[in-house]
Amino acid sequence: MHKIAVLPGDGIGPEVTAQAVRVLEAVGRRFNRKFQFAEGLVGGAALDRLGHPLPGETMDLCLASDAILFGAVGGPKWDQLPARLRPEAGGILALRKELGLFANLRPVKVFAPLKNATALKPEVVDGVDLLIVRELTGGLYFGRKAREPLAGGGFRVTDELVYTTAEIERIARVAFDLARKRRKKVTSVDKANVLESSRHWREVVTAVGQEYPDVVLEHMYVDNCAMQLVKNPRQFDVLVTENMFGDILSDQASALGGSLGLLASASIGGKTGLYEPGHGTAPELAGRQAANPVAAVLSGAMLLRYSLNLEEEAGCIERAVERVFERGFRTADLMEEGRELVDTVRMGDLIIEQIEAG
Ligand SMILES: NC(=O)c1ccc[n+]([C@@H]2O[C@H](COP(=O)([O-])OP(=O)(O)OC[C@H]3O[C@@H](n4cnc5c(N)ncnc54)[C@H](O)[C@@H]3O)[C@@H](O)[C@H]2O)c1
Ligand SMILES: CC(C)[C@H](C(=O)O)[C@@H](O)C(=O)O
Ligand SMILES: [Mg+2]
Repeated sequence: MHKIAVLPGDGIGPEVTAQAVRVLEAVGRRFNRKFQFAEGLVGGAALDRLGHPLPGETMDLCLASDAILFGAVGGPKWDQLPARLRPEAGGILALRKELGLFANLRPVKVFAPLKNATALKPEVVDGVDLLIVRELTGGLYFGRKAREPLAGGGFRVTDELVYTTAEIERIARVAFDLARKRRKKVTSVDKANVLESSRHWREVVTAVGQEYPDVVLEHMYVDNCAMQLVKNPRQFDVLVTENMFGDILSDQASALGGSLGLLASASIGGKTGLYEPGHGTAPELAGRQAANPVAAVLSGAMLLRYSLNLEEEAGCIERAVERVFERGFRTADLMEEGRELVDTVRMGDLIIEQIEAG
C-alpha cells in the first residue's frame, strides 16, 4: 500500500490534480498496485478555511505519506497579504523548505506529434529532451528580505542570494548522477560574470564535476542560456542552476514542448517527494475545465518513478499521453487545425482509456 497525499490547492489546481489521481488509480488497477489517497488543504483554500496556507494537519499528512501530489496555489484574491500568509511563500515555498526538497527536476521532452504546436520552427524543437535541475530551497528565494522606509520617502528593499558550499555540492551531485543515466552532459547555468554567489557556484560545480570524468561539464551564463534555449535547444541534456534562474528558464523551456501545461516536476532530496506541475493556478482558466491536465498527470508519473520506484508504471503513463496526442486530441493550449479539442476531464478519460488498452 502506497500512501499519497493529495494537495489540490487553488485555481486550476483541483481540476488538473483530479485527473492525475484518476490516472494513478487506472495504473493501480492495471498493475495491481494499491494507492491510498488522502486529501489536504493548502494555499488560498487552506487560508480561507483554516487561517493558514500550510496548516499543521496538512504538514502532518505530508509527513505520514510516501509521496505528495500537489496542484498549484495562489491567485489575485491573496496577493496583498503578508508573505507568511500568501499561498506561494507561506504555502508551497514553506512546504518545500520544511520537507528539505532541495532538488527540483523539470523535464522538457518534446512529444513528436506536438512539434508543430510551438511558436518555434518544428525542426528546432524536434527531438528536444532536456532536464532542468533547479536548486529549490536556497538562493534568491530564501535569503534575507527587507523593506526599510527611507527618511525622504520610499523604501530600501533587499532580497539576498545566499548559498553555502554544501548546498551547491549536493545539487551538483543530483545533476551529475542524473546525467550519467542520460546523455552524460551537464550545463551549469550561472551569472558568474557579475554575482559572487555564481562565482562560487561555478567553482563548486567544477570541483564536483571532477568526480564524474565520464560526464561533460560546461558552464553558461544565464542570459546566453535563455537565448540558446530557443535557438538550439537540442544542445542541452541536464541543466543545473540557482532557484530563481531555474524558475524562469523552466517556464521558458516548457514552451518548446508547446505549452506550460505540459511541464511536470519532481521535488526531491528530503524525506517525502513532492510532485507538481510547473505551472500555476491560471485564474483565467479556473472553473471551466479548460486547463491541460498533462503536466499534473506526468507529475504523477514522476511520483511513481522517483518516490515509489515503479518505473514500468511511470512509463505506461508517459506512453499513454503520447498516444493520445498521436491520436490527434488537444486541449485548448495546444489546439491546431485538424485536431480535436477536448476539455480537462476528457483528456483524463483518453489517457485512462489508453492505459487500460495496454
Ligand atoms: N507551484 C505553484 O503553486 C505555482 C506556480 C506558478 C504560479 N503560481 C501562482 O499562480 C497564479 C497565476 O500565475 P501566472 O499567471 O503567472 O502563471 P500560470 O502558470 O498560472 O499561467 C501562465 C500562463 O500559462 C497558462 N497555463 C498555465 N497552466 C496551464 C494549463 N495547465 N493548461 C493550459 N494553460 C495553462 C495560463 O493560462 C497563463 O496564460 C499566481 O498566483 C502565481 O503565484 C503558483
Ligand atoms: C508559485 C511560485 C512560488 C513557484 C516558484 O517560483 O517556485 C512557481 O513559480 C514554480 O515554478 O513552482
Ligand atoms: Mg515558476
